[in-house]
Amino acid sequence: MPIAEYISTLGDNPYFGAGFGLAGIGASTIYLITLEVPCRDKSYQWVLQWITTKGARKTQHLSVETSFEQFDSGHVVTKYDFIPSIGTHYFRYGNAIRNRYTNCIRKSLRDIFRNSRRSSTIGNGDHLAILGKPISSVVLDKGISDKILEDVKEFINNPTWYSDRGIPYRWGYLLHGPPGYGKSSFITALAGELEYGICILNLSDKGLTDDRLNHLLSCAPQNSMLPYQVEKVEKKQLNRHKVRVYLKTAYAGLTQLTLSGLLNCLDGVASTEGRILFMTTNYKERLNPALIRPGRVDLIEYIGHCTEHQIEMMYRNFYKDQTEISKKFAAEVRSRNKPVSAAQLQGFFMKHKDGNFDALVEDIELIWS
Ligand SMILES: Nc1ncnc2c1ncn2[C@@H]1O[C@H](COP(=O)(O)OP(=O)(O)OP(=O)(O)O)[C@@H](O)[C@H]1O
Repeated sequence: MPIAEYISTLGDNPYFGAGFGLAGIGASTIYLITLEVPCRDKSYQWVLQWITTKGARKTQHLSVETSFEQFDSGHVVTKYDFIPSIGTHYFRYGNAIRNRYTNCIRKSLRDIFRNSRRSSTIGNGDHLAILGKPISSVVLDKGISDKILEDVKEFINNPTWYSDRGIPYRWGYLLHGPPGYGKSSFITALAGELEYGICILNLSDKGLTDDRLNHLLSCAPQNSMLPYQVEKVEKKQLNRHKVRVYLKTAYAGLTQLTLSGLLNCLDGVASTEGRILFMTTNYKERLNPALIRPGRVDLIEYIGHCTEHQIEMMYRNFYKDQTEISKKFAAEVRSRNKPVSAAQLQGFFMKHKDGNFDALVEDIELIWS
């Protein structure tokens, strides 16, 4: 069949009716795969957005899509995006579209889906698809970040180890230490690194009961991260489901949630298999031992005051290509003999965006003000 005929058959694909089609075409020998992305499929919006930004910029058939973006300040901006309109659109993807072999074309299609998901920021109901913060942007003391990342990956990649031994496939972490040292930021970045999404629940909701929490957790979307806050204790639960859920509660009276109800949700009968739980707290000593007993918490890590190494790395994250100066700055800070948090450093650097070293040293006391 001549190539023109192959291509013309694509025209029969409904582009937006129940989805749209993606096709890979071989060069000398013709291999053609059409892939329908139904509009109910989770990747539909990602791929559409990806095609819009990457593939179909030059198309002359456009539709408008209006959206509203709300910033933390409450300010709302209306955005008008132009997406490919109903019809057939062709686009190139790298060089792979010229590949001869169908498995290469399949790989290209898979790449398209991965890339579109990574670049998408589209929320779906109460879960967001992606997190932008790279794990390297959260500077913990040497080795901590890698240690936790390796540990989580080891857990994720070995489900059979648990099932073979009849052990519940769950894992828990406790990050503790003073406020503003990156416990929450690290968990967020870790979710991004593992390509987990975010889903937010508010445990401060006064109407939240043990039963309701149980129900909400059992309905948590696939591959999600579920963090908790319990009064002075914050617990972050990273579920194997790929969406992250923020849960905040004060079990001591503010809600109808009880400690025993919470414990049941964590590892009771209804508890999800394959769950990774992250708890964070500023006061480990105040935690009920039942909350952090082995089986609920398997790795405890202290995230403490910034070391010289962290100060240097924070400096380099803010002011690029300043390796030597970052060391000097770290020495200046340490010479004050005062504990410093990453949040304090961040606030200080934000007031000195130009990175003038002399000004930084002159104002250094402002870090603690
Ligand atoms: N280690 C770090 N590296 C980079 N930025 C950090 C780090 N720690 C904190 N920050 C910055 O400081 C802010 C507060 O950090 P974060 O909320 O993660 O701290 P926390 O330890 O979870 O605090 P809390 O115990 O109060 O919840 C964030 O905006 C983050 O950007």
